[in-house]
Amino acid sequence: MATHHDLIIIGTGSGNSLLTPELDGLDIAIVEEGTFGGTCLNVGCIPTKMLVLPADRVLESREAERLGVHISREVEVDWPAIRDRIFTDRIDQIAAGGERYRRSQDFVTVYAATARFVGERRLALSTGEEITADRVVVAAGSRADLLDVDGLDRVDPARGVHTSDTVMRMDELPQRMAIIGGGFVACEFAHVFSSLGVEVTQVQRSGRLLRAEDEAISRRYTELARGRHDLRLETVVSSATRSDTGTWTLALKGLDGDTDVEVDAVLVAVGRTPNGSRLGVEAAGIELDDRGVVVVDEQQRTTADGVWALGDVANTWQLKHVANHEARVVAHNLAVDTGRHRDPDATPMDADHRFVPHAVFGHPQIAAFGPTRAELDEAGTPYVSYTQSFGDTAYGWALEDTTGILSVYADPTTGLLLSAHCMGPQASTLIQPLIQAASFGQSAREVARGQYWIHPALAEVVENALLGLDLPGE
Ligand SMILES: Cc1cc2nc3c(=O)[nH]c(=O)nc-3n(C[C@H](O)[C@H](O)[C@H](O)COP(=O)(O)OP(=O)(O)OC[C@H]3O[C@@H](n4cnc5c(N)ncnc54)[C@H](O)[C@@H]3O)c2cc1C
Ligand SMILES: NC(=O)c1ccc[n+]([C@@H]2O[C@H](COP(=O)([O-])OP(=O)(O)OC[C@H]3O[C@@H](n4cnc5c(N)ncnc54)[C@H](O)[C@@H]3O)[C@@H](O)[C@H]2O)c1
Repeated sequence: MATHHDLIIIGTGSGNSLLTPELDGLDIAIVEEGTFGGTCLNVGCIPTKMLVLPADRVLESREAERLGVHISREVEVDWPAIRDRIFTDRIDQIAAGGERYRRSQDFVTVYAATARFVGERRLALSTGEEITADRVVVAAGSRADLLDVDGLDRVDPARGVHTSDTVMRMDELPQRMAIIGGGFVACEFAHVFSSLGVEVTQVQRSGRLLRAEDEAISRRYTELARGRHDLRLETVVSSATRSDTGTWTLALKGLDGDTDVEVDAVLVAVGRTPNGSRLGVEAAGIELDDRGVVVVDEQQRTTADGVWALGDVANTWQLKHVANHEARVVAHNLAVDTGRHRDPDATPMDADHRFVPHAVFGHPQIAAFGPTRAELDEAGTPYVSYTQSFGDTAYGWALEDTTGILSVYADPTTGLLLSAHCMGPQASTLIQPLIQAASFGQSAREVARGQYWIHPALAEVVENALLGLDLPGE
């Protein structure tokens, strides 16, 4: 006999935030196979950024020399203290508290189990139970990919083989680490571990790091990374062998021909696969696209009646702020669908994916939204652009910055922003007024001249970039 609920939510990452006060009192089941709170809290955004901060501090202590500050003592890194501040003192408590709270709500049933669809809105759990519901939300996220190379095809922390799920909890820092990949995860961890004193070799299949960024930024970042650690471009791992003493020898094939690299740990960071296919969604009439992403409409409805999906399982951005936005859309639409919305006239809402930004918390930071120059060219979109160097602004002088840039792209007729691409200190914060301008349809001129810009703050980079655009009436 299956247990019936009003609503089943699969996944406690962004899925956990669906339980708005309007849904209080429905009989809700929430199924989680891993740690309560999902990727962002436990193994993603939050712990990585808490790790980036001490890494930045180490680099800043070196960069202080240029400002006339000489630090006479060697900078020491206390890895257990860094790790425990993040996990023992904060993350693990938040995750446990979140689960305790949900379990304390009498209208919520938490199932600690792996769910799999066996029919329409019918799930078999790894505990042997079966559950059904009037409505289901699939918020099952994505998982880290491994390599199709013997030894690196499964996570094995005890043998020094990691993904982002395990690498942040290592007992001690290895002396040498290979990081495979050149995307967000690989670049952030290459910054973290090289700053903390690990000898990093980064192996990237293509010719640049962060290839999806505006080309000027991807090239600059690649050059900066090359100056900081061993970087092998257009290179892949062809085999991996582990000695009795625990050293890994990776055979590399690439630009430098066939080479070997010896390391004590390997971090595989070559992308993430959405979890839809693991859920057996076809049994429930839920379609996947050719990349395995759950197909949803603008209201986050899947192809099956009464089933919504959100987050990494249902989009290709794989970003927490996108999952959060989609969760707000689904929560609203569930409230409307169940007749519980506080406004009786409320209608279902659409997700807004017009200007999805992202940031890479490397050193320097990168942040962007909208098409790159190459994408605008390829689409034949008319644009004007301007690139402002951080070093040509007052605060850039204070920072002695030599590498930061902000490129803005705007419609030549209306002056509305099409995209912005930034690399430099605080890029993730600096870009926000541009995201706001694009989202609210404010023109570059309006934003630049319609408000004060604090002098001599770093935000003058944004003001100057906007003023640099060659727009009519300027
Ligand atoms: C190292 C790293 C750093 C990141 N940094 C950033 C960042 O700085 N900024 C940013 O925007 N994004 C970042 N991300 C991406 C971000 O973490 C994800 O986009 C976001 O967490 C996805 O949320 P979600 O709710 O879709 O999935 P998740 O949070 O992954 O939640 C899905 C949950 O479903 C559970 N689950 C899966 N299958 C089943 C099943 N069959 N049965 C039961 N439960 C199941 C999982 O255990 C998981 O808890 C990072 C990701 C990683 C890996
Ligand atoms: N700051 C952030 O917002 C943040 C941080 C981390 C992760 N994330 C999210 O997590 C997702 C996954 O990140 P990711 O970095 O794992 O994936 P990714 O898709 O961004 O990058 C994968 C990288 O691995 C390389 N690669 C693939 N196969 C390879 C191989 N066999 N050998 C060498 N290199 C290989 C690719 O060229 C690419 O550079 C991202 O899409 C991102 O949205 C976001």
